[in-house]
Amino acid sequence: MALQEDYLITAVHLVTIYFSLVLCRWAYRLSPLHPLASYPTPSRLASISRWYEFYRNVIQDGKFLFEIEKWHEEYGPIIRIGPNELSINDPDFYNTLYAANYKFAAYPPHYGYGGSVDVTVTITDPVIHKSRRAIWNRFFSKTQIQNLNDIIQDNIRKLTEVITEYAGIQAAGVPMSVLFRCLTLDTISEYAFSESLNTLRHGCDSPIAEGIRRTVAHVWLFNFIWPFQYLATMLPYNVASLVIPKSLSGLVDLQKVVGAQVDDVVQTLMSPTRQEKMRQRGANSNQATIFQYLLDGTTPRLSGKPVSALKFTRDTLVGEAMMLLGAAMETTASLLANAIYQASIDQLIQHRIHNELLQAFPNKSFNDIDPDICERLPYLTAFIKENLRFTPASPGRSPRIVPKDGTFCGNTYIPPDTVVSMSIYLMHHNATVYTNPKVFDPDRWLDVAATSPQERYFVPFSKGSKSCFGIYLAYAEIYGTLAALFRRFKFTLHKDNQFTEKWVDYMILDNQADLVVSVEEYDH
Ligand code: HEM
Repeated sequence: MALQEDYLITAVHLVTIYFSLVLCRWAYRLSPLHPLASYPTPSRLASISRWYEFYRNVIQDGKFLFEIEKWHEEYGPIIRIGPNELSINDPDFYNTLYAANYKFAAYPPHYGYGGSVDVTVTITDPVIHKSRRAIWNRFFSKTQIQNLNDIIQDNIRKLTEVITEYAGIQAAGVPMSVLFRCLTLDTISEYAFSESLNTLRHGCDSPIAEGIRRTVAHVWLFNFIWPFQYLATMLPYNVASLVIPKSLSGLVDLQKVVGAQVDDVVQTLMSPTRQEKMRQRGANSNQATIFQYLLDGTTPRLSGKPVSALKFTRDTLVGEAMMLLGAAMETTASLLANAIYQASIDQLIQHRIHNELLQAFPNKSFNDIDPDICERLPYLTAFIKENLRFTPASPGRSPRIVPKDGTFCGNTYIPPDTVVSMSIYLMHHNATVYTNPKVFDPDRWLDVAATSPQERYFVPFSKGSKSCFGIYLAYAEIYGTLAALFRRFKFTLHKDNQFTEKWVDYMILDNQADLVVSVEEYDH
């Protein structure tokens, strides 16, 4: 009995000490002694603890970014938004913060999402990140993406066929968000795995797409409650699915289906017949798809030991595959859905795009749509840029750490080790750069000088060492898809549509509802 009392007293002491330390830390963060004490502080709660961000992003579902926007309007371009974090809304500082030399290191807690596995997007160590990025840069260069044109066009053709089938069913709404996810998933899977998941042909029923969607919905929770990530990614599937609540099991399920896909690809690509074919083809990595390159010339050992020529373990391969499929599917699909939505609610805009395409491609035949010509069409280009400005697929904060010498934003000194973030959404909605930023207006991009502020501060794919390497693939898919669709179909919102202009920040932009449209096919 006495022993139990001793334990109880010790436990009470430990809890008291813990909470006293927490209170001391909070008091220090609010005191004039803190290095960020002199910066405008819109919320004392946010300055005390990152749990305020948790409340806004997890409990209130991706809303922190919009609150930061309001704070900037009231308190100016440099504000304190966390215990050790400043948010900056000064476009001139963007190139300094997101430079190509890793001077400002990425802030690990923000990029930790994805679990314990070393996956490019989660890597914050400059040396390791640089070597991993070299692989992706090689596969996603402009030339490589041009070589991919047949695959991209083939999938867009399948998309138009599926839409035509829907259009033939009277009064049926076309689930555009779902179809765009299939389109982007089919393209990236074919490039990554040498074989498309072919979801457009299989009624869009894809556990991988489903797993990605469910993972994205809980991205902030996984970001904050790191043990969930570890459990989801480290434990065997059977154990993880018992431990993690069903509603949060998207990441666990995604890991399982992508893992099975990767195993399958490894087995197929490593089969002697396949290897022989590759040898005959010269096994030139310029022609190879991504996993062919990763696995080239090795014998697979699927037991946690390296399975690839680059000494990747199976976990790393699965992690990278999840990253690639997720980043390529959600971003471009969301951009395309928002573009079709904007054209559906403004028929004048849609009419102008269609007419421009009609002149460029008088023949409705799909084969005549030349990607190079599309990229030179002024109004289509303006429309695409306005979509990337208005609803940037990756809108939120990308936090970096100030190096040991500190830095200046204009005349304001920022001390070393401060976490500093800027956001693409705030860049693109800055009223000093874009007139009426809350109005969707493609015309703002016509006849504008390349050196103008609105061009210089247009950063939908970010800048610097951790910027998007999928930029050329994204542009090829966006131009190709929108040209093919607006040349052929007229879109209006369907009566069942719930998709609106409103969105939340799940690290990627999420409209919360799927776009459903009615479609009419032009006769010629
Ligand atoms: C409209 C389409 C897209 C937009 C607007 C977009 C935007 C971005 C942005 C802004 C970042 C930087 C995020 C940060 O620093 O926190 C990023 C990173 C990334 N993007 Fe994209 N992206 C798009 C499409 C794609 C595609 C098609 C791929 C697939 C190849 C892709 C793969 C990635 C990856 C893997 C990263 C992380 C890079 C790293 O950490 O080194 N993205 N993207």
